Amino acid sequence: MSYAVKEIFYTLQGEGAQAGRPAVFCRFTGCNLWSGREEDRAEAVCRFCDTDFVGMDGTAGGRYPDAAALADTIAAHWPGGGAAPGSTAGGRPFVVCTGGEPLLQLDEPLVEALHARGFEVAVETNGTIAPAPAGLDWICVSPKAGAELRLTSGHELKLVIPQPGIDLEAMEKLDFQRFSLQPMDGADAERNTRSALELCLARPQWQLSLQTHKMLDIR
Ligand SMILES: C[S@@+](CC[C@H](N)C(=O)[O-])C[C@H]1O[C@@H](n2cnc3c(N)ncnc32)[C@H](O)[C@@H]1O
Ligand SMILES: Nc1nc2[nH]cc(C(=O)O)c2c(=O)[nH]1
Ligand code: SF4
Ligand SMILES: [Mg+2]
Repeated sequence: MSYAVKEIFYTLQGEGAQAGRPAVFCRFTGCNLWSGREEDRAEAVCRFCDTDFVGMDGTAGGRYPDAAALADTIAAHWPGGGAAPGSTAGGRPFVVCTGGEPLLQLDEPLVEALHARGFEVAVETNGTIAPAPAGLDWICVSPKAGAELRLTSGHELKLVIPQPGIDLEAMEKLDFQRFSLQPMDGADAERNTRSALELCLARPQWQLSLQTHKMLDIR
């Protein structure tokens, strides 16, 4: 299978349980909950997206013909070009597959090709596509109101709030190791941050996730 990629870059994971960890980001093109065009946003299922995932015109973006080609480019972004499988020298190579919606494209051959290059493989997904490919090391699901949640287990549930129509108590019963509340960025970011922190204090199953890359002004 070929892969349509918006951009590939090396930065710190900014959000969630692994915030602060160096990672190569692979942002796939396209999403099933929004076209990515501003003129469609008001009618989209997911209307608060902070990301440009249209086209293949970003850093190292393009159409990759197969898993080996994409995994080689991802590995080339890790300092030193990635490590031998099993090596821990310099920290385990870490890739975050995101988008757009990565599970429209991420498949088992790509996960295997990344593992073969020594990478731990994480995904950021809206949870509408299941099952996820086998072998993923970190599955972070971020449910969207109005979209059916099909991926109901994983490592981290990262809920953006506020989202009217999301049943918090139902979310708390799902099969995840870590529950994160992330304030919605945008016009009400400050108020949303306040509400998220108050909700964590009131319901301590949840931990606050701030988008630290925005504070640091990095990608
Ligand atoms: C751009 S999405 C891509 C991955 C996938 N489509 C998803 O929604 O999980 C990456 C993360 O950013 C979050 N996100 C998107 N827009 C946001 C916003 N305005 N404020 C806070 N988080 C946002 C998503 O919920 C998700 O956790
Ligand atoms: N630094 C950084 N961390 C992130 N965590 C999730 C991101 C995403 O857009 O999926 C993201 C991103 O775009 N940048
Ligand atoms: S599901 Fe994810 S990528 Fe798609 S529009 Fe929503 S936040 Fe953006
Ligand atoms: Mg982002």
